[in-house]
Amino acid sequence: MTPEPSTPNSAPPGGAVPALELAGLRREFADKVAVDSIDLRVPPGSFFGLVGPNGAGKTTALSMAVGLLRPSAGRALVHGVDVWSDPIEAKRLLGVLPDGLALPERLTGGELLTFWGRFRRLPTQTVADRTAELLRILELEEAEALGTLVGEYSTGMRKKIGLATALLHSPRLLVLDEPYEAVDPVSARVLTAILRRFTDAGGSVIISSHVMSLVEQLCDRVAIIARGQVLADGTLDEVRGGGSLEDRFVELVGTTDLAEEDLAWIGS
Ligand SMILES: Nc1ncnc2c1ncn2[C@@H]1O[C@H](COP(=O)(O)OP(=O)(O)OP(=O)(O)O)[C@@H](O)[C@H]1O
Repeated sequence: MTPEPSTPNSAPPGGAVPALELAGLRREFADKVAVDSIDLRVPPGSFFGLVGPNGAGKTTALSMAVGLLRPSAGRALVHGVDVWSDPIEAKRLLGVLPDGLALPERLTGGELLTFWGRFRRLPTQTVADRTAELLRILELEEAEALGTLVGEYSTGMRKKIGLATALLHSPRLLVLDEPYEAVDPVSARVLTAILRRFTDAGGSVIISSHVMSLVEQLCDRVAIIARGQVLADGTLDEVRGGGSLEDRFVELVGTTDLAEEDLAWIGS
């Protein structure tokens, strides 16, 4: 059954229109329920962390939230704009770093950003200026000078150019699936500085991550999801409730302990 849709532009108690609102969002793959009618609200200006074990439904939920995967039921609203009924306006507001981003392999990073900026209908000079700045800040300038193609980029470099494409049109909400994965510590600091500047300027950021310490360091709001359901959602302090986020995560999600006889053949 399709859940009752929430009212677009409905304001949370005492707050503005959410940067992202998921209402009864659900997705099945054959018999498998990957995301089980979840409701989430991300207030504007938040740095929001979505955490959960492997296969919890994070990528599926975020893909539906940004218009990359059609939900079986429910709605996703970006600043009150329905991602599925008004995709053009929603995508203007959104910058996305999807999981397993497919990039044009035969372009350099600079060519990719130029192409992307034109596709986004940004003025030519704006594209040129922002491209040069993003390549410099993300330390991709040298690769660009060498004519390195995106197909030759390392995994971390691909993340960085993906982030640059997400930022180029100056969106209001960034949705980043595992942005720190495979990124070296120096680049991670740059990435954090960029994201903090983005939220300081009033933007909202949603990241998914498995690294609890990173989420604790960065995020002011967190949701823990497992088996397609939201198990906890709120401010970082509300969710971790006096302990660490990792403790709370393990408490809610559970652990698989290794019995004495498990994997007895290892090292034999
Ligand atoms: N295209 C698909 N076809 C079939 N099943 C899928 C598909 N995409 C995801 N699933 C299933 O949906 C569930 C949720 O997957 P999802 O990728 O959203 O999890 P995740 O939380 O992002 O996991 P991870 O942390 O490992 O990246 C998993 O059981 C997965 O096997």
